[in-house]
Amino acid sequence: MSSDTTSNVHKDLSYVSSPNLLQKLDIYLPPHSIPATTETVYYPPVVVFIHGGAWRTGDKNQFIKLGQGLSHLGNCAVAIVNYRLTTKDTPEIKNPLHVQDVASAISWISLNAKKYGYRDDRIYLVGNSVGAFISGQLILDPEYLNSHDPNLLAKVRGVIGIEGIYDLVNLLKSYPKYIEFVKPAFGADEIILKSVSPQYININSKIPPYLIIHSLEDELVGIDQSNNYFEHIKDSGAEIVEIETSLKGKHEEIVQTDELIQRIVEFIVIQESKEAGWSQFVESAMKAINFPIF
Ligand SMILES: N[C@@H](CC(=O)c1ccccc1NC=O)C(=O)O
Repeated sequence: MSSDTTSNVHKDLSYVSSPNLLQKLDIYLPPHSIPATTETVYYPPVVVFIHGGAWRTGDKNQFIKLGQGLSHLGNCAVAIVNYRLTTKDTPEIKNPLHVQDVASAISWISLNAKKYGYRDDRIYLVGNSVGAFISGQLILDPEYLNSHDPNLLAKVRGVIGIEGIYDLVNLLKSYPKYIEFVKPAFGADEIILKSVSPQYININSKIPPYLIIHSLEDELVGIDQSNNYFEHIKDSGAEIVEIETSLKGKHEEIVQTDELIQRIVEFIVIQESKEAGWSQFVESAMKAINFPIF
């Protein structure tokens, strides 16, 4: 990977008008800046990264390496998002505020595309752990994004879930002790836990290309979460859905690996080359990851 760390980073951008400390995001731009006069069709896509941490921990600053690595290798923009958390000091922050914050962030990211030089209509969501839960909520329950703009959901061109939680009922059956973070964020009513879990959300709208990544070495979240969700997405009519279980690492390790960055870029490049036609972005990103045609 490039050792050039002079990424063009914009930190702590507020994505709502009266922001809480956590309603902020960082944007990493690719090393080669794009002239402002360039037609927006040649701008790169933007990856939105949603961290995990059981709805009570986690921060965008843990993913500086990912932001730099992904923007360099993929030659794309990367937005790493914070959202309000359920903590001892903030017990009033509960579902759906986490996912609503991320929806606000995505709306802001799309609206500010021109200013930073990425496409407003080619958005990829990457969610880690409960960030994968949040990205599932956003995709399967169109209300979150529709409340900002009815055209926003269609601008999401792909989704990647990494070491995801998708089913709170099954999670608590496997790990009863996780009630310690599920209850503060969602309550303990099984009917509610089911209704909010992506595993049980049924929709008719089109599901974007979906990649589900789960390491066999994950010691905190079992692979049945990803296997069952994969089946659910397929049954819901998704045309492109893949599951990847060959990446190695424990729950919190995999997201810090170069192999993960490589796999994310591979997925995005494939979608971009199909849907956007040939572009500078696709060509340079393909070269960077030694895509087979070169
Ligand atoms: N570090 C977290 C634990 C955590 O993130 C976690 C623990 C078990 C299963 C999933 C987890 N994170 C998912 O976002 C905490 O102690 O709050």
